[in-house]
Amino acid sequence: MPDPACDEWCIEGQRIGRAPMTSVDEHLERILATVRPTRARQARLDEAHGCVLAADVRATVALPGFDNSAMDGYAVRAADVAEASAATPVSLPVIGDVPAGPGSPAALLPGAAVRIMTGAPLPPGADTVVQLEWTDGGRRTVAVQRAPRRGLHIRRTGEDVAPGALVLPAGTIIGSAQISLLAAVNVACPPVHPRPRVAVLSTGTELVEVGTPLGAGQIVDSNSHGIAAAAREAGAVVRRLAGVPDEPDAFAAALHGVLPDVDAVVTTGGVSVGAYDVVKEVLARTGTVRFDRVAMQPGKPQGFGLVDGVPVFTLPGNPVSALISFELFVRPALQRMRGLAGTGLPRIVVTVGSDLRSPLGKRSFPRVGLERSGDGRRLEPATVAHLAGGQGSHQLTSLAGAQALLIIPEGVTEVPAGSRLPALLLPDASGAILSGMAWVVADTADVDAPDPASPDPASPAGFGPRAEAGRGNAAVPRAAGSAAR
Ligand SMILES: Nc1nc2c(c(=O)[nH]1)N[C@H]1C(S)=C(S)[C@@H](COP(=O)(O)OP(=O)(O)OC[C@H]3O[C@@H](n4cnc5c(N)ncnc54)[C@H](O)[C@@H]3O)O[C@H]1N2
Ligand code: MOO
Repeated sequence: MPDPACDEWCIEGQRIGRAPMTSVDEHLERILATVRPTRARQARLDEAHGCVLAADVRATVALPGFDNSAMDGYAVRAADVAEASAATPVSLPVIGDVPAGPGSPAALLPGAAVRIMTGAPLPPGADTVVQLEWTDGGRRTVAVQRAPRRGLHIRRTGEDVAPGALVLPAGTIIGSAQISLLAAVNVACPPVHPRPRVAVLSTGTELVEVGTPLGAGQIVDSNSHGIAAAAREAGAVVRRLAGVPDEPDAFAAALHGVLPDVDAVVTTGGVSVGAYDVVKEVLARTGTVRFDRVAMQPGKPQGFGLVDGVPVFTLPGNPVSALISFELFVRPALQRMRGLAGTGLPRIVVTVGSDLRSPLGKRSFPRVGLERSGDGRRLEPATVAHLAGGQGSHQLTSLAGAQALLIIPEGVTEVPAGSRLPALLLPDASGAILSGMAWVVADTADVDAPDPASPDPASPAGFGPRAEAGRGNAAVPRAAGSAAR
């Protein structure tokens, strides 16, 4: 019986045998073992946005920096107005006015009040702020109509952040709230891993730039645009190069021209077994680049390695294969380069909506749409996945219409409707994962008990031990009581 983990291997039409394929997990492990976080540096807050903190940030100041008022009103001593009520207001002379601003206010004298604004420093001697609405708003004297609790409406020095406290730990992704906090504690240039700079380069003599009239046999270079967008979504700074023809010198010149300025290069095309597979031809003997047939569908031909110390990902040319390869291999690598763990797209567990087939010995990633629950906003463990359209490696419409990539293990060839399988959530245009990642964390308790032939669908690293090849016609068990709709 043929080994499904091997692939037919032909050179110039001559069949020379079957070579073992590399598993998806092995290929990813090799990539993650090679890439490194970008070199940490201090970046201005606007540059730091979207980056990952490279070191803990500790406070050198207190936040708030001084006791101040949380309300527009009057600074008083609580004891002076303890008897105040609407029926018997307590009248105090107003001996000063403290707006928010530089300087230190004069002390509050016993039996008096100071008009104070939100954020203004509390005058020494005051222990309470009475909000304007509890008074008659007087300028010379003020009638306090309610007795405040002592300490009311005072924001104490250091109650948010104490000097020396950990403000944000290394590994934090810097979003708007983190930028606000860093600025508030007066950190102008936090230490970050800069966004990786990624060059995107497509190969193919048939390619023309989008917007150009097409001649016979020509196609638009869609890969470089799609991969550039995916890399931006994944947090990279992207340099999209003009497509290069299938000529070794042109490819080598384009690659070596950009290597000194980038942290990674992603190419598409030219990695299969054809006569003009220029990427393979040039890189097969360059740096540590290795070309593998990875046991996956789509995206079988893959290359990866260092050239002049720069990670180079050579993705297959078929447009869907290129983008799915990006999500499986390049996104985790970019996460690692950004200083994150490199876990890739988040996983959920879905119910398969119709019978599916999958090639034996390959992990397949059908593009699926997700049927949402009642109000259309939530994804739940019972989310049903339907094929999003044609699954050919050239059929982009189904990828554009998909919300997730189903993961069918290597050992499974038939997936009956109702099966429970893991799926990778595709990012939306903002790079976020659909709208509302909080809802979609898989309820692992809800996953079917794995059949010995089908690995654990909830295993975070994929399928735990590699699925054993050679178990023809293995099927995923149907979820009890979860009929396909
Ligand atoms: N005899 C074999 N042929 C092929 C095999 C195989 O094992 N044996 N594998 C197939 C698989 S699977 C894939 S995937 C492709 C990968 O081929 P390449 O990476 O060498 O890519 P190309 O041949 O250059 O192009 C494939 C396909 O994609 C189109 N393409 C390429 N670049 C772009 C681009 N920038 N934008 C849009 N479309 C692009 C190209 O025109 C081809 O149609 O090989 C199979 N063949
Ligand atoms: O594996 Mo290729 O990526 O199917 O088209």
